[in-house]
Amino acid sequence: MRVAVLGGGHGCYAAAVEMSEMGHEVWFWRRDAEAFGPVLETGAIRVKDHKGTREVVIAHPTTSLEEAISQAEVVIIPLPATTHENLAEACAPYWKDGQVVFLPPGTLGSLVFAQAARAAGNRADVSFAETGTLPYLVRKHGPAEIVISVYATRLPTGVFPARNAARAIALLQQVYPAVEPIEDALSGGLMNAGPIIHPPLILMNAGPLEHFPAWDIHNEGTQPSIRAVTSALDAERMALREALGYGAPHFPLADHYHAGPQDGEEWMYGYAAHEKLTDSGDWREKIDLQSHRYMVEDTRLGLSMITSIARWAGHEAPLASGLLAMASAITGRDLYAEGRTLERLGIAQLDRAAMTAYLREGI
Ligand SMILES: NC(=O)C1=CN([C@@H]2O[C@H](COP(=O)(O)OP(=O)(O)OC[C@H]3O[C@@H](n4cnc5c(N)ncnc54)[C@H](OP(=O)(O)O)[C@@H]3O)[C@@H](O)[C@H]2O)C=CC1
Ligand SMILES: CC(C)(CO)C(=O)C(=O)O
Repeated sequence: MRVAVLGGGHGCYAAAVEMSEMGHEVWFWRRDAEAFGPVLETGAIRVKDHKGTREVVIAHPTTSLEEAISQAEVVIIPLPATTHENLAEACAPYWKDGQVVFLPPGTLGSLVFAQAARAAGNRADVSFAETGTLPYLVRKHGPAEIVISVYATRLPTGVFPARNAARAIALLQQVYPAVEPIEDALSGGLMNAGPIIHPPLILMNAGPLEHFPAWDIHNEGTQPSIRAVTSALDAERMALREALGYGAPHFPLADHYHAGPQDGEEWMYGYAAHEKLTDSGDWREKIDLQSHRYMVEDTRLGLSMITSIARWAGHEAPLASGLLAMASAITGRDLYAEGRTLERLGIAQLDRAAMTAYLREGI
């Protein structure tokens, strides 16, 4: 299949590698041409994973966004949600009928991309799909070198508009067999694990993060009282999903910590993912609480999304809104006002029936 991967992050390099190794013809676009230099020059990325270390050839690294999008049947955008508004505007003129765009993970980015296309006057019938996490645990180890610690085994995915779901999911399963269909994009947004795992980890580890030169929030930073808050926040997310009529499995974050089938269900990254992550040492880092994506993406956009959906549904989400208030105090910003809210998406006035129709039929 002809696949485009957009972006220059850890996950984008991993997607370009995996898609190429699966035999797809890949157009790989990155904004920063200088940083992209080594891949543009050699046409290859070095990858290390459970199968060993190797060079993977990428068919078409390109600095032309138009070229990448116009060639592709499926476009994968594995970028932080902080990039969505800007990138959605840049992509808007280029979408074509029938294309499927995959946002792993989403934070309701599917609505942002669809709205930007309409605002630019593009009426193409494009499907925007979003899932609960990145299909990889991955970090760059050089300008054209990545280490993939884990590949996702389950990717619950909702499509906007949901009327296109059957075709979109069938195409996506050709690139990611782990994709599992769920109801719609709002259900997809409420699968995102980032806003559940990261805000308690960074806010409750704020002292050591600011004091020590490096700190692993997943190792020494994951202690019983922090896990208790994460589980309570996740319970809010799952109760909200239930209140909105979305079915199980809700992919409880607690399952992420399962070492094997003896512990219970398999989560999105399969069993023992937490151990593989901490063993890799790649998550021992300096996290700046003002600028890191755990704050500006998962907390600002992710927790504001959950808080806003809860308000809209007349539901309580005290931990989501409380953690967001703490984060606003730390950053000195109003993170709800800056957030990915239904108000800012222009759909907070819809009642339940109108929201269902919007999610199904699109704009
Ligand atoms: N990495 C991981 O293991 C995991 C990540 N996730 C999630 O997956 C997503 C991707 O994470 P990750 O790969 O780590 O992200 P990165 O932090 O590595 O992505 C940063 C990249 O975003 C690009 N970017 C920034 N702004 C724009 C823009 N306006 N237009 C185009 N590109 C832009 C930059 O590209 P450039 O340098 O070219 O400007 C930069 O390289 C996030 O949502 C994250 O929360 C979830 C689980 C695990
Ligand atoms: C690995 C994981 C799940 C936890 O931090 C992640 O989301 C990330 O690194 O962004």
